[in-house]
Amino acid sequence: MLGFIGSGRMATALARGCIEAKLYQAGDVVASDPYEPAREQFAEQLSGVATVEDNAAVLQQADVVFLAVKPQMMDEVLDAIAEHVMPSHLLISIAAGVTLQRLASHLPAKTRLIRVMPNTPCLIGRGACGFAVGASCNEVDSQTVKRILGSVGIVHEVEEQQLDAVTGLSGSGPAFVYSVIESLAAGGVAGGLSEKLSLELAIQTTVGAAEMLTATGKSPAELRDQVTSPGGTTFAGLESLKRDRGQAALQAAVEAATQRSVELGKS
Ligand SMILES: NC(=O)C1=CN([C@@H]2O[C@H](COP(=O)(O)OP(=O)(O)OC[C@H]3O[C@@H](n4cnc5c(N)ncnc54)[C@H](O)[C@@H]3O)[C@@H](O)[C@H]2O)C=CC1
Ligand SMILES: O=C(O)[C@@H]1CCC=N1
Repeated sequence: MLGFIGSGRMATALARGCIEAKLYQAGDVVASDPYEPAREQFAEQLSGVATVEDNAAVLQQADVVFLAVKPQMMDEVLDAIAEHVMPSHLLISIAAGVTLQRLASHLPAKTRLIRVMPNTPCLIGRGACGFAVGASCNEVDSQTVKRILGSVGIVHEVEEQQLDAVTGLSGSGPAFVYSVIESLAAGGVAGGLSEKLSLELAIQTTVGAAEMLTATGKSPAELRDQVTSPGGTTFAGLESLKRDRGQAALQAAVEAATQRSVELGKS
């Protein structure tokens, strides 16, 4: 069975992705959460899954268990479940910044631990995930996590230190992309389009541009050049973006999120 400790947004996204990909049946998924509305929402969104109040009950039922609580809650949760963790368990943390070493320090020696950074598009099978395995894991554990995350998007194994950058880029990245889409749409509204039409055009433009990258294999710079006529409209827009340091601001956002992940690891 597949378990989740913490049945919030990310647990819901991962569980739904796994169920829709037919990797697990809803009846083989169990999640715990002390907060009743969170349990209700999880069960409402994923018909057929089980929810429980007690975290230990998840460990009694599931061998593969996601730790899906906020980083600030993790130590307390691990201390409370430690006595129920068995050699049969594979624990997979999705908490931003929380290192394998910190996780292990609250658990029995040799606990099989994996640290993952997923993102919310896992909900629709378009996730981008990175993971690093702990010292006590075996090859099958890596395959297990690849299979689960692979069912909800792309997945890459990385060095643990690189997970902070994965967090800043693809973990937090959807929020940055939504901000970009909001700004594109606002530009359309400023030019006289309705909010509805602007948002629709902004979404389709973003999806289309992203899919052009995967479909053609060309670089962002090459594809940008194809849009830009000398002295034309795109050129004028790009000059404005440059003046306002738009691209630098986005890069700085990824770096700030990465840095926050590093800090969370130290706290
Ligand atoms: N939201 C996102 O885009 C992403 C979040 N993450 C990570 O996923 C983790 C969860 O984040 P979200 O799902 O966004 O938060 P959330 O707040 O939606 O979910 C956390 C859940 O943990 C529950 N909880 C609190 N105390 C608990 C306890 N003692 N035992 C069991 N459950 C408890 C809460 O009631 C809540 O339902 C975080 O560590 C975050 O860093 C990772 C990648 C992306
Ligand atoms: O904002 C956060 O801390 C979480 C981790 C990555 C995305 N959301």
